[in-house]
Amino acid sequence: MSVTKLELRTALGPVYRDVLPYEPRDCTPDEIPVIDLELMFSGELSDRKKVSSAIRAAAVNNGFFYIKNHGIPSQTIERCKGQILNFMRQPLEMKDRIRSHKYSKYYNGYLGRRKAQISPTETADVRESFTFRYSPELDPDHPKDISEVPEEIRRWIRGEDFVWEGTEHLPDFKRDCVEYWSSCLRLARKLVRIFALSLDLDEDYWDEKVTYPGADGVFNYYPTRTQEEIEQKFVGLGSHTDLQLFTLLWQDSVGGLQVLTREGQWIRAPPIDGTLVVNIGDYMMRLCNDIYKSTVHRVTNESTQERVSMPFFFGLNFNCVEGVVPSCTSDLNPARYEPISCGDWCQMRFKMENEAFKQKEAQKLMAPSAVVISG
Ligand SMILES: O=C(O)CCC(=O)C(=O)O
Ligand SMILES: [Fe+2]
Repeated sequence: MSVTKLELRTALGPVYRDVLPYEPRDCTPDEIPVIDLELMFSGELSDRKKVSSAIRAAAVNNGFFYIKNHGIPSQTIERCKGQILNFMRQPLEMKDRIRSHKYSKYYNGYLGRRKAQISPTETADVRESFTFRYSPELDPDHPKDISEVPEEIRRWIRGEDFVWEGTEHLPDFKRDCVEYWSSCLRLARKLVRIFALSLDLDEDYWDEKVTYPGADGVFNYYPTRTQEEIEQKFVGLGSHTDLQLFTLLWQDSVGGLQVLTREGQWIRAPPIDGTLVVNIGDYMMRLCNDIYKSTVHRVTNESTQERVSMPFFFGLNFNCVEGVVPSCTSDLNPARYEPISCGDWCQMRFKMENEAFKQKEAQKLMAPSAVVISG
Protein backbone atom coordinates (compact mmCIF):
# COMPACT_ATOMS: atom_id res chain seq x y z
CA MET A 1 0.00 0.00 0.00
CA SER A 2 1.58 3.27 -1.09
CA VAL A 3 1.07 6.05 1.42
CA THR A 4 1.68 9.58 0.15
CA LYS A 5 2.91 12.50 2.25
CA LEU A 6 0.80 15.61 2.44
CA GLU A 7 2.73 18.80 3.19
CA LEU A 8 1.06 21.36 5.44
CA ARG A 9 2.18 24.80 6.49
CA THR A 10 2.58 25.84 10.11
CA ALA A 11 4.13 28.98 11.54
CA LEU A 12 7.30 27.05 12.33
CA GLY A 13 7.73 25.31 9.00
CA PRO A 14 6.17 22.39 7.15
CA VAL A 15 4.65 19.32 8.79
CA TYR A 16 3.61 16.16 6.98
CA ARG A 17 0.69 13.76 7.27
CA ASP A 18 0.27 10.35 5.64
CA VAL A 19 -2.54 9.86 3.12
CA LEU A 20 -3.84 6.39 2.15
CA PRO A 21 -4.29 5.64 -1.56
CA TYR A 22 -8.11 5.34 -1.43
CA GLU A 23 -10.83 7.58 -2.83
CA PRO A 24 -12.74 9.78 -0.32
CA ARG A 25 -15.74 8.03 1.23
CA ASP A 26 -18.68 9.09 3.43
CA CYS A 27 -17.95 9.42 7.15
CA THR A 28 -19.58 7.18 9.75
CA PRO A 29 -21.27 8.68 12.84
CA ASP A 30 -18.35 7.44 14.97
CA GLU A 31 -15.80 9.20 12.85
CA ILE A 32 -17.52 12.60 13.02
CA PRO A 33 -20.10 12.39 15.82
CA VAL A 34 -22.97 14.77 16.46
CA ILE A 35 -22.68 16.17 20.01
CA ASP A 36 -25.73 17.66 21.68
CA LEU A 37 -24.80 20.87 23.53
CA GLU A 38 -28.02 21.18 25.49
CA LEU A 39 -26.36 20.15 28.77
CA MET A 40 -23.60 22.70 28.27
CA PHE A 41 -26.13 25.35 29.28
CA SER A 42 -27.09 23.43 32.47
CA GLY A 43 -26.28 24.84 35.94
CA GLU A 44 -25.03 21.41 37.06
CA LEU A 45 -21.32 20.75 36.70
CA SER A 46 -22.01 17.04 36.27
CA ASP A 47 -24.14 17.84 33.21
CA ARG A 48 -21.46 20.02 31.69
CA LYS A 49 -18.94 17.24 32.30
CA LYS A 50 -21.06 14.89 30.22
CA VAL A 51 -20.65 17.24 27.28
CA SER A 52 -16.94 17.63 27.96
CA SER A 53 -16.35 13.87 27.88
CA ALA A 54 -18.15 13.58 24.56
CA ILE A 55 -15.95 16.37 23.22
CA ARG A 56 -12.81 14.73 24.54
CA ALA A 57 -13.69 11.46 22.84
CA ALA A 58 -14.20 13.23 19.51
CA ALA A 59 -11.12 15.41 19.93
CA VAL A 60 -8.75 12.50 20.58
CA ASN A 61 -10.20 10.64 17.64
CA ASN A 62 -10.47 12.71 14.45
CA GLY A 63 -10.72 16.16 16.03
CA PHE A 64 -13.89 16.94 14.07
CA PHE A 65 -17.49 16.86 15.32
CA TYR A 66 -20.88 18.40 14.74
CA ILE A 67 -22.75 20.29 17.46
CA LYS A 68 -26.50 20.58 17.72
CA ASN A 69 -28.61 22.69 20.09
CA HIS A 70 -25.82 25.26 19.94
CA GLY A 71 -28.18 28.16 20.53
CA ILE A 72 -27.49 30.23 17.38
CA PRO A 73 -30.91 31.07 15.87
CA SER A 74 -31.46 29.89 12.31
CA GLN A 75 -32.64 33.41 11.30
CA THR A 76 -29.24 34.80 12.37
CA ILE A 77 -27.55 32.26 10.12
CA GLU A 78 -29.90 32.80 7.19
CA ARG A 79 -29.61 36.58 7.32
CA CYS A 80 -25.85 36.39 7.36
CA LYS A 81 -25.75 33.91 4.51
CA GLY A 82 -28.05 36.19 2.49
CA GLN A 83 -25.64 39.08 3.02
CA ILE A 84 -22.67 37.01 1.88
CA LEU A 85 -24.50 36.28 -1.36
CA ASN A 86 -25.39 40.00 -1.71
CA PHE A 87 -21.72 40.85 -1.36
CA MET A 88 -20.28 38.05 -3.48
CA ARG A 89 -22.71 38.45 -6.39
CA GLN A 90 -21.59 42.03 -6.95
CA PRO A 91 -19.37 42.92 -9.92
CA LEU A 92 -15.70 42.34 -9.17
CA GLU A 93 -14.87 46.05 -9.05
CA MET A 94 -17.29 46.51 -6.13
CA LYS A 95 -15.73 43.63 -4.21
CA ASP A 96 -12.27 44.93 -5.01
CA ARG A 97 -13.12 48.13 -3.14
CA ILE A 98 -12.18 46.19 -0.02
CA ARG A 99 -9.51 44.05 -1.60
CA SER A 100 -7.42 42.52 1.15
CA HIS A 101 -4.09 42.59 -0.68
CA LYS A 102 -4.49 46.31 -1.35
CA TYR A 103 -6.13 47.77 1.75
CA SER A 104 -5.48 45.50 4.72
CA LYS A 105 -2.65 45.42 7.20
CA TYR A 106 -4.03 42.28 8.84
CA TYR A 107 -5.55 40.06 6.15
CA ASN A 108 -9.05 41.52 6.43
CA GLY A 109 -11.34 42.22 3.48
CA TYR A 110 -12.02 40.53 0.18
CA LEU A 111 -9.85 37.83 -1.31
CA GLY A 112 -10.70 36.98 -4.89
CA ARG A 113 -10.99 33.76 -6.82
CA ARG A 114 -7.59 32.05 -7.08
CA LYS A 115 -5.91 34.89 -5.20
CA ALA A 116 -4.57 32.64 -2.47
CA GLN A 117 -3.26 29.13 -2.12
CA ILE A 118 -3.53 27.55 1.31
CA SER A 119 -1.86 24.26 0.37
CA PRO A 120 1.71 24.41 -0.93
CA THR A 121 1.26 21.29 -3.07
CA GLU A 122 -2.21 21.79 -4.56
CA THR A 123 -3.68 24.51 -6.80
CA ALA A 124 -4.68 28.08 -5.96
CA ASP A 125 -8.03 28.18 -4.15
CA VAL A 126 -11.16 28.87 -6.20
CA ARG A 127 -12.81 30.11 -3.00
CA GLU A 128 -13.50 33.82 -2.55
CA SER A 129 -13.69 35.17 0.98
CA PHE A 130 -14.61 38.13 3.14
CA THR A 131 -12.75 38.41 6.46
CA PHE A 132 -13.14 40.60 9.51
CA ARG A 133 -11.38 40.17 12.82
CA TYR A 134 -11.93 41.00 16.47
CA SER A 135 -12.78 44.61 17.26
CA PRO A 136 -13.57 45.49 20.90
CA GLU A 137 -16.49 47.75 19.98
CA LEU A 138 -18.27 44.75 18.40
CA ASP A 139 -17.82 42.47 21.43
CA PRO A 140 -21.29 41.27 22.51
CA ASP A 141 -20.23 40.63 26.11
CA HIS A 142 -18.34 43.84 26.89
CA PRO A 143 -18.28 46.32 24.01
CA LYS A 144 -15.49 48.87 24.43
CA ASP A 145 -13.87 51.64 22.50
CA ILE A 146 -10.39 50.61 21.42
CA SER A 147 -8.93 53.42 23.57
CA GLU A 148 -10.19 51.60 26.67
CA VAL A 149 -8.36 48.39 25.84
CA PRO A 150 -5.13 47.85 27.84
CA GLU A 151 -2.09 48.90 25.82
CA GLU A 152 -0.43 45.44 25.71
CA ILE A 153 -3.57 44.03 24.08
CA ARG A 154 -4.45 47.04 21.93
CA ARG A 155 -1.47 46.54 19.62
CA TRP A 156 -2.81 43.08 18.84
CA ILE A 157 -6.32 44.16 17.85
CA ARG A 158 -6.75 43.20 14.22
CA GLY A 159 -10.15 44.63 13.27
CA GLU A 160 -10.10 47.25 10.45
CA ASP A 161 -12.93 49.61 9.53
CA PHE A 162 -12.41 49.66 5.75
CA VAL A 163 -14.33 46.38 5.42
CA TRP A 164 -17.48 48.10 6.72
CA GLU A 165 -16.87 51.42 4.95
CA GLY A 166 -16.59 49.64 1.60
CA THR A 167 -19.82 47.68 2.13
CA GLU A 168 -22.03 50.54 3.40
CA HIS A 169 -24.06 50.47 0.18
CA LEU A 170 -25.40 46.99 1.10
CA PRO A 171 -28.34 47.55 3.48
CA ASP A 172 -27.81 45.96 6.93
CA PHE A 173 -24.71 44.12 5.76
CA LYS A 174 -22.63 44.97 8.82
CA ARG A 175 -25.53 44.39 11.23
CA ASP A 176 -26.24 40.89 9.91
CA CYS A 177 -22.60 39.83 9.67
CA VAL A 178 -21.84 41.07 13.17
CA GLU A 179 -24.92 39.41 14.59
CA TYR A 180 -23.72 36.03 13.37
CA TRP A 181 -20.13 36.71 14.48
CA SER A 182 -21.30 37.82 17.95
CA SER A 183 -23.36 34.66 18.37
CA CYS A 184 -20.31 32.59 17.46
CA LEU A 185 -18.16 34.53 19.91
CA ARG A 186 -20.62 33.96 22.76
CA LEU A 187 -20.84 30.28 21.94
CA ALA A 188 -17.05 29.95 21.68
CA ARG A 189 -16.57 31.52 25.13
CA LYS A 190 -18.89 28.84 26.52
CA LEU A 191 -17.25 26.05 24.58
CA VAL A 192 -13.74 26.98 25.65
CA ARG A 193 -14.86 26.28 29.24
CA ILE A 194 -16.06 22.83 28.20
CA PHE A 195 -12.74 22.26 26.41
CA ALA A 196 -10.96 23.20 29.68
CA LEU A 197 -13.07 20.64 31.57
CA SER A 198 -12.35 18.06 28.90
CA LEU A 199 -8.62 18.47 29.62
CA ASP A 200 -9.09 18.14 33.41
CA LEU A 201 -8.55 21.85 33.92
CA ASP A 202 -10.78 24.18 35.92
CA GLU A 203 -13.67 25.40 33.84
CA ASP A 204 -12.49 29.02 34.10
CA TYR A 205 -8.90 28.14 33.12
CA TRP A 206 -8.95 30.29 29.96
CA ASP A 207 -11.66 32.80 30.91
CA GLU A 208 -9.25 35.69 31.50
CA LYS A 209 -7.46 34.86 28.28
CA VAL A 210 -10.42 35.21 25.97
CA THR A 211 -11.46 38.74 26.89
CA TYR A 212 -10.09 40.19 23.58
CA PRO A 213 -9.64 36.92 21.75
CA GLY A 214 -8.70 35.77 18.32
CA ALA A 215 -12.17 35.80 16.75
CA ASP A 216 -11.92 35.85 12.98
CA GLY A 217 -15.14 35.85 11.00
CA VAL A 218 -14.57 34.50 7.50
CA PHE A 219 -17.28 34.09 4.93
CA ASN A 220 -16.38 31.71 2.15
CA TYR A 221 -18.00 31.66 -1.26
CA TYR A 222 -17.24 28.83 -3.66
CA PRO A 223 -18.35 29.72 -7.18
CA THR A 224 -18.94 26.82 -9.53
CA ARG A 225 -15.74 25.95 -11.33
CA THR A 226 -15.08 26.93 -14.93
CA GLN A 227 -14.35 24.27 -17.55
CA GLU A 228 -10.67 25.18 -17.34
CA GLU A 229 -10.69 24.83 -13.55
CA ILE A 230 -12.37 21.45 -13.77
CA GLU A 231 -9.86 20.19 -16.33
CA GLN A 232 -6.95 21.45 -14.26
CA LYS A 233 -8.45 19.99 -11.05
CA PHE A 234 -8.61 23.22 -9.10
CA VAL A 235 -9.49 22.83 -5.42
CA GLY A 236 -12.18 24.89 -3.68
CA LEU A 237 -9.86 25.27 -0.70
CA GLY A 238 -6.72 23.17 -0.43
CA SER A 239 -5.73 20.82 2.40
CA HIS A 240 -4.87 22.64 5.62
CA THR A 241 -5.30 22.77 9.36
CA ASP A 242 -6.88 25.72 11.12
CA LEU A 243 -4.71 27.90 13.28
CA GLN A 244 -6.22 28.76 16.61
CA LEU A 245 -7.91 26.87 19.46
CA PHE A 246 -10.94 25.68 17.54
CA THR A 247 -13.19 26.61 14.62
CA LEU A 248 -16.97 26.80 14.47
CA LEU A 249 -18.17 26.25 10.93
CA TRP A 250 -21.57 26.61 9.38
CA GLN A 251 -21.91 25.11 5.91
CA ASP A 252 -24.88 25.32 3.55
CA SER A 253 -26.51 22.22 2.06
CA VAL A 254 -24.24 21.86 -1.00
CA GLY A 255 -21.45 19.77 0.57
CA GLY A 256 -17.79 19.43 -0.38
CA LEU A 257 -16.01 19.47 2.98
CA GLN A 258 -13.60 16.57 3.52
CA VAL A 259 -11.61 15.54 6.56
CA LEU A 260 -8.43 13.46 6.82
CA THR A 261 -8.79 10.78 9.50
CA ARG A 262 -6.00 9.83 11.87
CA GLU A 263 -5.34 6.81 9.64
CA GLY A 264 -4.99 9.01 6.57
CA GLN A 265 -8.31 8.34 4.84
CA TRP A 266 -10.23 11.26 3.31
CA ILE A 267 -13.87 11.21 4.46
CA ARG A 268 -16.75 13.50 3.53
CA ALA A 269 -18.31 15.65 6.29
CA PRO A 270 -21.76 16.24 4.81
CA PRO A 271 -24.00 19.13 5.83
CA ILE A 272 -26.38 18.20 8.67
CA ASP A 273 -29.30 20.54 9.18
CA GLY A 274 -29.25 22.51 12.43
CA THR A 275 -25.62 21.75 13.23
CA LEU A 276 -22.28 23.51 13.14
CA VAL A 277 -18.99 21.72 12.66
CA VAL A 278 -16.26 22.14 15.29
CA ASN A 279 -12.64 21.32 14.60
CA ILE A 280 -9.45 21.55 16.60
CA GLY A 281 -6.80 24.06 15.51
CA ASP A 282 -3.00 23.95 15.65
CA TYR A 283 -2.73 26.21 18.71
CA MET A 284 -4.96 23.87 20.74
CA MET A 285 -2.89 20.92 19.58
CA ARG A 286 0.23 22.64 20.99
CA LEU A 287 -1.43 23.53 24.29
CA CYS A 288 -2.51 19.96 24.87
CA ASN A 289 0.75 18.38 23.80
CA ASP A 290 -0.79 16.64 20.78
CA ILE A 291 -3.47 14.84 22.85
CA TYR A 292 -5.97 16.58 20.59
CA LYS A 293 -4.95 16.68 16.94
CA SER A 294 -5.62 19.59 14.65
CA THR A 295 -7.46 18.06 11.77
CA VAL A 296 -6.52 18.35 8.12
CA HIS A 297 -9.46 19.27 5.92
CA ARG A 298 -10.17 20.63 2.43
CA VAL A 299 -13.06 21.64 0.22
CA THR A 300 -13.76 20.33 -3.22
CA ASN A 301 -16.57 21.98 -5.09
CA GLU A 302 -17.67 19.55 -7.71
CA SER A 303 -21.26 20.66 -7.50
CA THR A 304 -22.90 22.78 -10.17
CA GLN A 305 -24.21 25.03 -7.38
CA GLU A 306 -22.35 27.83 -5.66
CA ARG A 307 -21.55 27.12 -2.01
CA VAL A 308 -21.31 29.28 1.13
CA SER A 309 -19.62 28.43 4.42
CA MET A 310 -19.02 30.57 7.49
CA PRO A 311 -16.09 29.61 9.70
CA PHE A 312 -15.35 31.42 12.94
CA PHE A 313 -11.81 30.94 14.20
CA PHE A 314 -11.42 31.25 17.94
CA GLY A 315 -8.20 31.68 19.93
CA LEU A 316 -6.75 33.27 23.05
CA ASN A 317 -6.07 36.99 23.40
CA PHE A 318 -3.27 37.51 20.89
CA ASN A 319 -0.83 38.83 23.50
CA CYS A 320 -1.16 35.67 25.63
CA VAL A 321 1.98 33.58 25.63
CA GLU A 322 0.78 30.10 26.43
CA GLY A 323 2.62 26.81 26.72
CA VAL A 324 1.47 23.24 27.15
CA VAL A 325 -1.16 23.07 29.93
CA PRO A 326 -0.20 21.23 33.14
CA SER A 327 -2.75 18.45 32.80
CA CYS A 328 -1.24 17.36 29.49
CA THR A 329 2.31 16.67 30.66
CA SER A 330 3.89 14.14 32.99
CA ASP A 331 7.39 12.84 33.69
CA LEU A 332 6.93 10.35 30.91
CA ASN A 333 5.32 12.85 28.59
CA PRO A 334 7.14 16.18 28.90
CA ALA A 335 6.00 19.31 27.05
CA ARG A 336 6.83 19.00 23.35
CA TYR A 337 6.35 22.71 22.58
CA GLU A 338 7.70 26.04 23.76
CA PRO A 339 5.24 28.76 24.76
CA ILE A 340 4.30 31.17 21.96
CA SER A 341 1.68 33.90 21.74
CA CYS A 342 -1.47 33.05 19.84
CA GLY A 343 -1.00 36.31 17.87
CA ASP A 344 2.52 35.45 16.72
CA TRP A 345 1.43 31.96 15.87
CA CYS A 346 -1.27 33.25 13.52
CA GLN A 347 0.66 36.19 12.11
CA MET A 348 3.63 34.03 11.15
CA ARG A 349 1.55 31.58 9.16
CA PHE A 350 -0.59 34.21 7.43
CA LYS A 351 2.57 36.01 6.40
CA MET A 352 4.20 32.84 5.15
CA GLU A 353 1.17 31.90 3.08
CA ASN A 354 0.84 35.35 1.61
CA GLU A 355 4.50 35.63 0.70
CA ALA A 356 4.61 32.20 -0.90
CA PHE A 357 1.61 33.16 -3.02
CA LYS A 358 3.10 36.49 -4.09
CA GLN A 359 6.31 34.76 -5.05
CA LYS A 360 4.43 32.28 -7.21
CA GLU A 361 2.52 35.12 -8.92
CA ALA A 362 5.80 36.92 -9.59
CA GLN A 363 7.22 33.79 -11.18
CA LYS A 364 4.19 33.55 -13.45
CA LEU A 365 4.73 37.14 -14.59
CA MET A 366 8.34 36.40 -15.42
CA ALA A 367 7.27 33.46 -17.57
CA PRO A 368 3.83 34.43 -18.87
CA SER A 369 3.78 31.67 -21.48
CA ALA A 370 4.09 28.95 -18.85
CA VAL A 371 0.81 27.33 -17.80
CA VAL A 372 0.95 26.78 -14.07
CA ILE A 373 -1.30 23.83 -13.38
CA SER A 374 -0.62 23.31 -9.73
CA GLY A 375 2.03 23.55 -7.05
O1 LIG B 1 -15.84 25.75 3.53
C1 LIG B 1 -15.66 24.88 4.37
O2 LIG B 1 -16.46 23.98 4.58
C2 LIG B 1 -14.39 24.87 5.20
C3 LIG B 1 -13.67 26.18 5.20
C4 LIG B 1 -12.35 26.10 5.91
O3 LIG B 1 -11.85 25.06 6.18
C5 LIG B 1 -11.67 27.34 6.29
O4 LIG B 1 -12.11 28.44 5.88
O5 LIG B 1 -10.64 27.24 7.01
FE1 LIG C 1 -10.29 25.33 7.64
